[in-house]
Formats: sequence, structure tokens, C-alpha cells
Amino acid sequence: MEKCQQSEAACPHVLVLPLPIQGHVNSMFKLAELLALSGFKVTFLNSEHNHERLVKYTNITAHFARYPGFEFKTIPDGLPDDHPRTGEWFLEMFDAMEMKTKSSLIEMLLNISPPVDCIIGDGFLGFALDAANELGIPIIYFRTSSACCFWVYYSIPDMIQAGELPTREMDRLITTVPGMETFLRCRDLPSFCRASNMTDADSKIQLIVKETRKTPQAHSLILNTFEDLDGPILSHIRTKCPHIYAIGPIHAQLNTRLREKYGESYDHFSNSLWELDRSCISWLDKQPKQCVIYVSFGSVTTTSREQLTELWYGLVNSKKRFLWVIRPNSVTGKDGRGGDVPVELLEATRERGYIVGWAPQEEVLNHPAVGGFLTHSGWNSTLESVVAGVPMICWPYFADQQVNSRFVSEAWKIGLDMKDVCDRKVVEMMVNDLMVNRKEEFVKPAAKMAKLANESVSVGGSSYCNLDRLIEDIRLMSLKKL
Ligand SMILES: O=c1ccn([C@@H]2O[C@H](COP(=O)(O)OP(=O)(O)O[C@H]3O[C@H](CO)[C@@H](O)[C@H](O)[C@H]3O)[C@@H](O)[C@H]2O)c(=O)[nH]1
Ligand SMILES: C[C@H]1CC[C@@H]2C(C(=O)O)=CO[C@@H](O)[C@@H]21
Repeated sequence: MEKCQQSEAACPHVLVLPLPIQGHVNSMFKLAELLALSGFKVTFLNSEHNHERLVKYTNITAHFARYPGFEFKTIPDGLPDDHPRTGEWFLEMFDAMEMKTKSSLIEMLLNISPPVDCIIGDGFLGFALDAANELGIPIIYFRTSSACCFWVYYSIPDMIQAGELPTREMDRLITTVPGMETFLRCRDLPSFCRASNMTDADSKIQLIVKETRKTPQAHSLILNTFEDLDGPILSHIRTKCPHIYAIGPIHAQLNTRLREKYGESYDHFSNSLWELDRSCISWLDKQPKQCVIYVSFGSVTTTSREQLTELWYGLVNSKKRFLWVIRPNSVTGKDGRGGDVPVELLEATRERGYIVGWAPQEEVLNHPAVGGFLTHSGWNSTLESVVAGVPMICWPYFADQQVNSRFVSEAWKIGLDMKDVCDRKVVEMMVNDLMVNRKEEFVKPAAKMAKLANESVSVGGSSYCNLDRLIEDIRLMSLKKL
């Protein structure tokens, strides 16, 4: 690992602060490790709830022990420990964090030693920006969702001004998001845009717009994407936020740097908040090449028992093999028991399917048996599928997922969009289209985008160079303080 060449005083100390949601924590941990690999002192500030789960379900402490100076600190997320933390609960957490976390953060920043040279804050946590500005500490935003959705969020006031929102005409094209005029429909906007009241101060949409429009106040903006995927959108974003570091796919960038330093990719270290069930890898090892569809809907999505049944019949009736993640506490509605699952479903699943509570997803997507991914279009899952070259069926749940699924099908053409539908016949048809009938239509573009993704994070690639630039800019911040 690269040692800080300067004196201890000049060795940059960076504080990393994610929004405490799995998808945000994942990519923030990967960035934190990339900075630690460059010799920085890193303090990772996680919620108490999430840190306890990481310690319980992963080897996180041992994994980061190889980086001298890497430290974990925790703050409350403001919610009771038994809060389910699923679905669209984030508003409650956000209000609680604004009240409780900001004061804890300021207290910590005033007393931490050595002092922090730079904060890397979740682009959704405006109170971190306010705290940094109050204390005169540079803050770089890391918006962990997609660049395309960031730009849609940023454009929402323009849509409202133009009378395009609110609306019930779901299939009408939106004309006020530069770069998306030819294919973005109302249906493809973030789920929060479907509300009838756009101006209610307490609404999710107003919160997200407020947080997004604060971004130009940060020193700069880190995005988990790459030029070949989002180049045109990045150009539009730069008109508002000129200083951008597109360093993604960040999981692939970390792999590259670890291989460079240690000759290995990370030990498939999974900063998962649930217990991994690795038996699915042994099951995959017994399956023929590219014949399994992997099904997973991330860390906050919930499904009703009716939706679960439609998905299950669709997968079984497709006659394809499937590996399905059904996360604990993710099924809402009456708490049925196995007894109310039809026998034919159980028998077919025994024959062709495998169900786990949480899987080593990056490993699964790169397994030779996996040929397709039925996903909720969370941004990390989308990028992991892009890097693995696995075509997708997108069934978005909320937030940026609606936008991401439209880009997968219409802009990048590496999958199908099953937005707003949960019907066994449609699931069966789409699985067979993706895995058999239209396979070549998706496999080729997916393989090409995977190649571009891996080139971007290789030495000399756009994301590789942007990360080097970020590291140098943070070094300069710490030197300016001397
Ligand atoms: O069985 C599983 C399922 C998921 N994962 C991992 O969990 C992460 C899930 O992240 P993501 O796909 O981004 O989904 P969410 O957890 O839903 O992420 C939240 O945060 C993302 C980044 O801001 C947003 O894009 C999403 O909409 C938002 O729901 C990924 O890295 C997966 O590899 C596992 O390791 N095992
Ligand atoms: C809970 C969601 C509100 C917005 C966040 C987000 C983002 O764009 O920052 C996307 O989805 C979720 O990660 C967060």
C-alpha cells in the first residue's frame, strides 16, 4: 500500500459519510478503500445500526485492518433499532438525521484528531454540507445513484415551471430534461414525480429537489459512472456542476487498483448488511453455462405476497433455471406460511430454482451459469450487471430506479423494461425473450458495454484518470491547510 510520502501532518485525513442505506454504504466503502489505498487516513462515519450489522455479518474490521489509520466511527440515524428500514421510509430517517446527526457531526469534527482535511459526503445529506461550510472544511459530494437520475432530479423545477408536472399522462414525452427529450416519458420519471402535489413543502419531491439543487455549493461532485455510459448526460450536468469526477464503475475500479497493488481483487469482501448465503454459488456451479436468471431487488424494495406469486409463477412457467434473492422482511402483507404456497410452485422450484435471503451478488453476476438479471434497477446492481456483461429485465420500485430502467432499455439497449407491470405472463415472456428468443439482441451490446466499462477503470482509462485527479486534488487541500 502506498505510504503517505509527506509528513503525518500532510497526510490527508478524509471523513466519509454515506446515507445509511445499503446501496449508498456499498459504493462509499469502495471509495473509502480506494482513498486508503492511496495512503490517506480515512474515517468512515456509518450509522450505529448499520455498523453493528456489518460487524455481525461481515469481516469488515479485519478487511480494513490492512490500512493503517482507517477508522470506523458511528452516529445515530435517529430511528429506533427495531425500525424496519424498508420501503419508502427514508423520509423518517432523513428528518431524524437532520435533527440528531448534524449536531453529532459538528461535535465530532471539532474534536477529531488529526483534523479532517476533506469530507466526502453523500450527495443527499445537505446537513453535512452546511456543517462543513460552518467549519470551513472542504466537502466533496458523492451522489451514489445514477448520473441520469441526478440530472432528472435537477430538472424537476423546470418541469414544474413548464407545466409538465404534475401529470397523469404517463406515456407523454418529457421535453424539459436536456439530453432525454426523445425517450424519457412521465412514466420513467423518479417514482416521487407521480405525486399529485409537487409543491407540498413536506413532500419527498421537494426534499429531493432541495438536496439536489444544493450540489453546486459543494467543492465538487463524484459520480459512479463512466464517460462511455453517461458522457452526454455528464456534459449537461457540468453546466450546473462544473467540477465532476466520474470514477465508476467504482467496484470495478477498486478491483483494478487492488490487482495492481496486491495481484488480487478484493476477497469478494461484501459489505452487506445481511448474512450471505453462499450455498447459491455451489448451486450455480452445477448449472449449465448462461442458463440461470438471477433475481434480486436490492436492500430496500418490498413486494406484496400477490406480486411475489406473480413473479414466482412467471419464473416457473418460463421453464428457465432461476436464483432468487428474497431478502428477510421484504415481503409485505399477511404473513403466510409455506403451507399457502401452491404445491406446483414448490415442486418446480425444487427442480429448477434456488432461493436465498442474501447472495454474494457481484460473484453471482460474474458466474458463468448466469445469463440474465431480473433487477429493481438500483444503481449498484445496474453497474454490476453492466461490468459483468449480463443483460437485464428491469422492474423498478422507487427513486432513481424508474429512470435507470428506461436508460437500460432505450439508451444503452442492454435489457428490457418491465416497469409498472407484475404479471406472470409478462414475466414468463420477458425471461424467455432475454434468455432465448432475443438473446443476441442484448448479449452483444452488453458485452460491448462491459468492455468499455472495464477499459474506463484500467490504467489510462477515463475513470482511472479521474480518480487520480480526485486523489491529487484532496492532497492539495491538505497541503493548503499547512
Ligand atoms: O442479495 C444481494 C442483493 C444485493 N446485494 C448488493 O446490495 C447492493 C444493492 O445496491 P443497489 O442495487 O444500488 O440497490 P439498493 O440497495 O436499493 O440501493 C439504494 O441506493 C442506490 C444508490 O444510491 C439507488 O440507486 C437505489 O435506488 C436505492 O434503493 C448492490 O451492491 C448488490 O451487489 C448483495 O450483495 N446481495
Ligand atoms: C431513499 C432515496 C431517496 C433518494 C436517494 C437516492 C438518490 O438519488 O440519492 C436514490 O435512491 C435512494 O438511494 C435514496
